[in-house]
Amino acid sequence: PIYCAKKTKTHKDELGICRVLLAELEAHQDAWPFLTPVNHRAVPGYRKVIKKPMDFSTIKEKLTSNQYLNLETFIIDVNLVFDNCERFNEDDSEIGRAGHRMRRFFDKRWTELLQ
Ligand SMILES: Cn1cc(C(=O)NCCN2CCCC2)ccc1=O
Repeated sequence: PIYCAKKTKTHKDELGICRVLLAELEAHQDAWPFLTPVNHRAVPGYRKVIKKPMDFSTIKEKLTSNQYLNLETFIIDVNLVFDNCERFNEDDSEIGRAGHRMRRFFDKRWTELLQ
């Protein structure tokens, strides 16, 4: 098109995209390590090493209680899940590999949804 205005997204539009993205993350077969908060009693060292724990159920609670200002603050929390995973797990481990696959899936999906 000759004239291509950037379509701004309202707060409502962005939150709708967050809901879609979170549902797809939760449904992914590699989501199992990230669905609920890491049990720091069962995982030695986790509480000491990971200063800002985050998981998909916590993100869902924040989303439904309107704690995300926009898509960006939501993406920051999702990336925190994957950054925590990389910090605590070997790349060559079940959970480490799941984290890399989930991050790759997320990056692809939110860029697709924003095009
Ligand atoms: C993200 N992450 C997760 C764990 C973990 O053990 N999650 C529980 C996985 N189980 C699945 C069925 C019951 C619980 C450990 C380290 C870590 O960085």
